[in-house]
Amino acid sequence: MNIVVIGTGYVGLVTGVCLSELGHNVTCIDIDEDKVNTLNKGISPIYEEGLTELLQKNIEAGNLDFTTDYKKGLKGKQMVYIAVGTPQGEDGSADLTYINKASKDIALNLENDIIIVTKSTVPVGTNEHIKELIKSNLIKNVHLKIASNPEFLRQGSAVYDTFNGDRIVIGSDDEEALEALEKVNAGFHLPIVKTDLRSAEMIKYASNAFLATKISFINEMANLSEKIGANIDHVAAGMGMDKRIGNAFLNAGIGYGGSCFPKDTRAIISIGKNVNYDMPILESVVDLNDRQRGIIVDKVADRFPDIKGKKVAVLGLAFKPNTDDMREAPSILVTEKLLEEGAVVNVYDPVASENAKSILSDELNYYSNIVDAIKGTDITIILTEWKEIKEFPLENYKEYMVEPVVFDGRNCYELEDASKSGLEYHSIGRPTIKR
Ligand SMILES: NC(=O)C1=CN([C@@H]2O[C@H](COP(=O)(O)OP(=O)(O)OC[C@H]3O[C@@H](n4cnc5c(N)ncnc54)[C@H](O)[C@@H]3O)[C@@H](O)[C@H]2O)C=CC1
Ligand SMILES: O=C(O)[C@H]1O[C@H](OP(=O)(O)OP(=O)(O)OC[C@H]2O[C@@H](n3ccc(=O)[nH]c3=O)[C@H](O)[C@@H]2O)[C@H](O)[C@@H](O)[C@@H]1O
Repeated sequence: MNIVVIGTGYVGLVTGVCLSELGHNVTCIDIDEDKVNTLNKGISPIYEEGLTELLQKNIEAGNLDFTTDYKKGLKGKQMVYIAVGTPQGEDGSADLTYINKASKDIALNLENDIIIVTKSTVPVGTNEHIKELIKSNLIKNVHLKIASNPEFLRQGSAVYDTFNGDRIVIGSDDEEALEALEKVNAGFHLPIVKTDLRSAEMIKYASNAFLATKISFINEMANLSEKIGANIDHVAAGMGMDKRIGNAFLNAGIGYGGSCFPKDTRAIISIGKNVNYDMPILESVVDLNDRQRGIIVDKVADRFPDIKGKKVAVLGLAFKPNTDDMREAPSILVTEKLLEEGAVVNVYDPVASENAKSILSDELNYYSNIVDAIKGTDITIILTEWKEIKEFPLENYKEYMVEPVVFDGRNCYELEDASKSGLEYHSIGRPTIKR
C-alpha cells in the first residue's frame, strides 16, 4: 500500500517507520523543515529504543522518506494517516488547530481518491468533522473515505508496543475502509477490533481515562496506607493477584505526567460537559493527580521546614523512564518549588537534560552522573525510576551526601534494603525509615 503520514511526532514517526518495516511505501510529511532534513539523514529527533535502526534500514531500502511538501507527499497515495498533535486547549478541551490545518492542506493538495485515517487522539465526532472539512476544501473532485485508528503505544517502548500491542482498533462507517485498514495492519499479527467511527474515538479516551484512574486510585490507597502504617507495595501486590484487578498500573508514586494522560483526562471531561454530563470519577482522578505531584515537596517541607541554602539533588527529570520527553513532568513543579524556597538544586537525568534545559529554570545545576549530582547534598529527591537510578547502590548516598536523607517519589528501592542502608528514607505509601 502507498501511504502518507502527516506529522512526525512520536506517533507519526513510529507509525510511518513501522508501516514501512511491514513493506508499505511510506512518505511522512511535517511542517518542521529541520525535522524533515534530520529524518531524511536517518537521524531520529526522539529517543526511542530500536527506532533509529528501523528508520535507517527503511530509508536505505527506499520504502520511507520525509518531506514538507504536501503535493509531493500525497501524490499516488491510497491512504493518508493524520498524526498531528491535539494538545490541551485553555478550557481543557482538545485543541484541534493542527488537525484543522492538516485537513485543509490535504484538501488543497489532493489529486486522487484516498482513505483518511486518524491516528491522533480526537474528541468523538472529530473524524466526521475532518471528512467534511477536507471535502469542503477539495481542489479536485476525488472520493474520500474516513477511518479512526487510535494509537495505544507508550513512549519509551513505542516500537515494541507497535509490534506487540494488545489490539489494533479500527473504526469506520465504511466497510471498504475497514477492509483496507485491516489489510494494511495484517503484518502486525495483532487482534483487530473493528467498530464504528465514534466508538473507536471513544475507546481511546476511555482507555486512557481508565489507566489514569487506576493510577490515581492506587495513589489514594498509598496516601492512606502511609497514614495508617500499611505498605502500598504489599497492598498493590495483594490486589493485583486478583485477575479481575490485574497487577499492571498499580505503581504508586507522584502521579502521572506526559503528553497524554493529563490532557486526555481533561478532554474527556470536556466532551462530557458539551453534552451536559458531569464526570465526577474523572474530575477526582485529575484533582488527586494534581495534588500528588506536589506530595514529595510537602514531605520535604514536613521534614525540613526551612530549606533555604540547603543543597538538594533531584534524580530523574523526564516524566517517565526511557524517554527524553519533559511534557507534564513532575520535575517541572518540584524544581520550581525547591528554588522558590531558596534551595540550591542539582539535577541529573540520563537522557532528558538537554530537553529539560529549555523548560526548567536556568538556576539548576546539571550533572552528568548520579554521584556528582548527590555529592555534598543534604537531600536527594528521586522523581523518575530510571533503571540506572533503581540500581544505584544505597550505600553511595551515605558515602557522598552530607546528611543522607532520600525522598523517593517512585519507590525505587525495596523498603527492606533501605532499612539496612543507614539512610533516612521517605517513599510513597510506605513507612519512613529513620536512621
Ligand atoms: N505521544 C504519545 O505517546 C501518544 C500520542 N497519541 C496522540 O497522537 C497525536 C500526536 O501526538 P505526538 O506524536 O506526541 O505529537 P507531537 O506534538 O510530538 O508531534 C506532532 C507533529 O506534527 C507536526 N505537525 C503539526 N501540524 C502539522 C501540519 N499541519 N502538517 C504536518 N505536520 C504537522 C509537528 O511539527 C510535530 O512534528 C496526539 O493526538 C496524541 O494525543 C496517542 C498515543 C500515544
Ligand atoms: O495516549 C497516549 O499517549 C499513551 O498514554 C500512555 O502512555 P505514556 O504516557 O507514554 O506512558 P505510561 O507508561 O502510560 O505512563 C504515563 C504516566 O503514568 C505514570 N504511571 C504509570 C504506571 C503506574 O503504575 N504508575 C504511574 O504513576 C508514569 O510515571 C507516567 O508519568 C498509555 O500507556 C498509552 O497506552 C497511550 O497510547
